[in-house]
This record gives sequence, C-alpha cells and structure tokens, in this order.
Amino acid sequence: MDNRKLKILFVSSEVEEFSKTGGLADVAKSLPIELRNLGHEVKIITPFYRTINHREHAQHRFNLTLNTDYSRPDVQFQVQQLDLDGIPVLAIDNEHYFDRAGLYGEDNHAYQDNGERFAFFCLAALQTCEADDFTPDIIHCNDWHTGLIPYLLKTRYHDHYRFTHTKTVLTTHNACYQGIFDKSQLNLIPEVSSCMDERVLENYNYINYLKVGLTYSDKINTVSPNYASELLTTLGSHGMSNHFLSRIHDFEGILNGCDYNDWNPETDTYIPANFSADDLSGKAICKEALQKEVGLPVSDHPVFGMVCRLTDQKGFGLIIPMLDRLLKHNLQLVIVGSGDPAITGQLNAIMSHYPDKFKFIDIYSNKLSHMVEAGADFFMMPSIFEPCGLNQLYSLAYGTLPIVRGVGGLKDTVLDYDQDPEHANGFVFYDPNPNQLLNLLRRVLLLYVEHPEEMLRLKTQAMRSHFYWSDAAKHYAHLYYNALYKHQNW
Ligand SMILES: Nc1ncnc2c1ncn2[C@@H]1O[C@H](COP(=O)(O)OP(=O)(O)O[C@H]2O[C@H](CO)[C@@H](O)[C@H](O)[C@H]2O)[C@@H](O)[C@H]1O
Repeated sequence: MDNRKLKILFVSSEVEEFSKTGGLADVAKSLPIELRNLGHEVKIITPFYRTINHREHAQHRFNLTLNTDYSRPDVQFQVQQLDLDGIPVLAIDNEHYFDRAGLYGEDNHAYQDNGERFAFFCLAALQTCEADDFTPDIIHCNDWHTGLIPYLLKTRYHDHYRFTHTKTVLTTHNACYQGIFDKSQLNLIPEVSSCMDERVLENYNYINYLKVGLTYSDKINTVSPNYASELLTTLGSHGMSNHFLSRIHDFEGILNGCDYNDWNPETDTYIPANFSADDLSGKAICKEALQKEVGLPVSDHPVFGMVCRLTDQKGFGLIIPMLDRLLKHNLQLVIVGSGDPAITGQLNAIMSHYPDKFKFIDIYSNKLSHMVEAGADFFMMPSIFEPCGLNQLYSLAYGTLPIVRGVGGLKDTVLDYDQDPEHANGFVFYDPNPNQLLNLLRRVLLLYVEHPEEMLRLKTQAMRSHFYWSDAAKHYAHLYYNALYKHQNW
C-alpha cells in the first residue's frame, strides 16, 4: 500500500464544533482529524454561517471576488480561518448567502435559493484553495452541497496548474437529499446554466447536484457497505441506482466510526456520573438524572430513548401507529428531536395521554442527547433507511442497547439477540411494519423483566464493540490512492 502523505481538502456544509444539523457534521470533524493523525495534511472548507460556533476566534484571511459573467455583478466574499484540533478550517463568509438564521432553511422550509447558495459555495471553495496557495492531491466532497466541485474541476479548472493532479472523492451521506434545482439557480456558473449535456442539465432545464457529483468524481463512496449495496438496487437507491451502477467500479461503502473522544461514558462531561463496562454503577445514576431532567417519575422501568432529526427516514411512520399500544406497558420513552411539524404534532398529542411514561422534547440539545445515550436502557432506531447511523454506535459505547431496523449501516453494526445470543449487541427487526416493531419491543421488555443478568451481559458486550474512526480513515486513504492512480474514465 502507498504511504505517500497526501494534501487533502475536505469540503463539507457542516462541521461539528462549528455548525451541525446531523451526522454529516460528526463525520466532517472526526474523519479529518484521523486523516491528519495518519500523517496527511488536511484543510477543511465550510460556510461561515451566522450561527457558527467560535465566531469570536475567527481570523480574517482573505477578501476575494468571485467573477460571474457580464450579466451579473461579481460576488465579494471573505474567508475566515478557524481551528479544529490544529486543522485549519477555512470558512466562506458572504452575508447574502450565509448570514441567515438557519443552515439550509427556517421553520422546516428550505431556503428557495439553496441551489444558488451552494453553487456559490463550490466556486468559492476552489477560489479559496487557490488564494490559500494549497495544491490538494484530493478534494473530498460531501453530499449534494459540494456536488458541483468535481464538475468544475473537470471543466473550468481543467487546465489550471493548481489542480492538474487533483482528484476528487464524493461521499454520499444520504442519497435521499439530492439537491434538485431549476437552472435559474445556476446564474453564477454560466457554463452549467447553458450546458447542453443532459448528464448535467436534465431536460436542459434542471440540475441534480448529487448526480453531477457522482458522474464527475474520480471515486465515490457511501458510509456503510450495506447502504452501498442498497444504492445499487431500484428499491433502496432513492431513484439513483442507475447512477451508482454506472460507477460500480469506482464505488464502495466505508463504515463511519464513533468518536470516542466525544462519546465516552468514562470521560463524558455532560453526564452526572461516569461509568465503564467493568463498572456500570454510574449508569443507574445517569438513568435517574435523565428521568428527573425530562420530568418522568424515577423508577426501575426500562427507559427507551431516541435522539434524531424528525423526518420520515427515522421511522416515525412505524412508531406512531403502535405508540398507544406500547405505552400500555410498564416502560418509559424519551424522544429528543426537532424537524417535521407533522411528526411534532402527533408526538405531542400522544404525550398528553401518557405524562408519566412518555416525554417528547422538541429541541436540539447536545447535553440532552448525551444524557439520553447514557441514561436510557435501550435506544430506538427503526429507520426506513439509514446510510450508516451514528447514534447506534454512541448507544453501544454507553451500554444502551440499540433496537434497530436491519437496513443500511444499522445492519452492518448491530447483531440481533435472537439471531446470535452469544455475540449480540442489540435487537434487529426487518419488516417496515409497526406490528413487527411492537413485537420486538415486547420481546425486549420480557428479557428486561425476566433476565436482568442477561441484560447486564448484553450491555457490557455492547460496550466492548468498537468502531474506530482510525480504521475508517485508513480505508479513505486507500480510496484516495486509488483515485490518484486510476485512469480518467468519465
Ligand atoms: N435533537 C437533537 N439534539 C442533539 N443532537 C441531535 C439531535 N438530532 C440529531 N442529533 C445528532 O445528529 C447526529 C445524527 O447522526 P445520524 O448519523 O444518526 O443521522 P443523520 O441522518 O443526521 O446523518 C446522515 O449522515 C450520517 C453521516 O454519514 C449517516 O450516519 C446517517 O445514516 C445519515 O442519515 C448525531 O450526532 C445525533 O446525536
């Protein structure tokens, strides 16, 4: 295997520590750090949102101008530099595009000009790289927001000395979000808005950013082997199977990791007591603290937890229809999440009937998410699809047994108790059917009540299953080397 140290530009629309709406941010923090730990030189580019954390530490680096065609005024922007554990984070600062209340929208409505915002971001990222005098071997793009970068490198920047040897990798964290926009959003990139290639501008009318990225990147991957195989099927690919199939030789699944610096019950500062697989006594204190924090009676009943974006993806269509029946049992349920108002409304309505059993907290809170991971007995992820999933990995680390649907990365990381009692670290069901989920939860309840010693064994076993980012980073490095040595085939 090649040992050459690489220069890697990692481009992401969110990076934990600075901005976050979901799992992409976690990856955009942990993976660059592990790549750096392998000896590579890494820089990150991300937007400088109004809500970005550590704004007060930002250092101004550049004033730049993005030249558009003659019909539009040029766009001025600045580049601010932040620091992520010694890794430079270059943040694109433009008032019009990023000085807004949300990252992608407000009140669960996407901004109308997201296509234009992220076209700007892609162009600005390449211009920033140039201004920073950084010549990347690899530009690692993430999700649709960065999908135009590989195209720009193969077109506008094709002969540019800075990028002559640069190769691109695009990671799909969620193929459901594709970035589909009318061509009117492409005014900043005239070569795209007037493009006659149907691979770029479909019906000469609209663009799918993810598809363009998948077409023009040198290598593509997704965040678990099982989701990679699902993306090659009609049912599991969100309508994109042809695009993944057409790149099958350049496509693979690399499992995400768990950042054990942030998610470690032995050192976690958000929780009232620390604990380990050898001594779980602190977990009981965390359970009591969670019950008090959310306003549930302190009791020995099993606590089921859930923390997620409120979207159909996360399986609310399976949970809500069986919730009344589930809540007849002696158990407690805590759901922390924000998002779709239709889901919020239904959860609030059910909660009002079971004040001592069910708390739904409509919030985005790091502290509460750590308290749920530490204090719950079980963590529910009955996802309809799940590219990898991170919360099941966090749950395993805290001895909070995951109850998952066997899809995507959940299938790669959770081994079902009924299937293999000896090695199991959680519980898995398959049919996307509320009754199947309820049946599984009833089996889990029985185990909790009748076999506490078995529960303890499972918890400690779960805490000993590890998913290291350092392993994932080695896989990514391998993918980068493959991108560098492959012949262009687009
Ligand atoms: N209300 C809330 N309060 C506090 N924290 C909250 C929260 N809601 C969500 N989070 C946090 O956001 C992250 C969610 O990560 P996931 O990977 O589980 O899902 P997501 O669908 O966002 O990510 C997509 O990208 C990731 C990364 O590749 C894939 O693992 C995943 O399958 C794919 O859908 C976790 O760190 C979680 O704790």
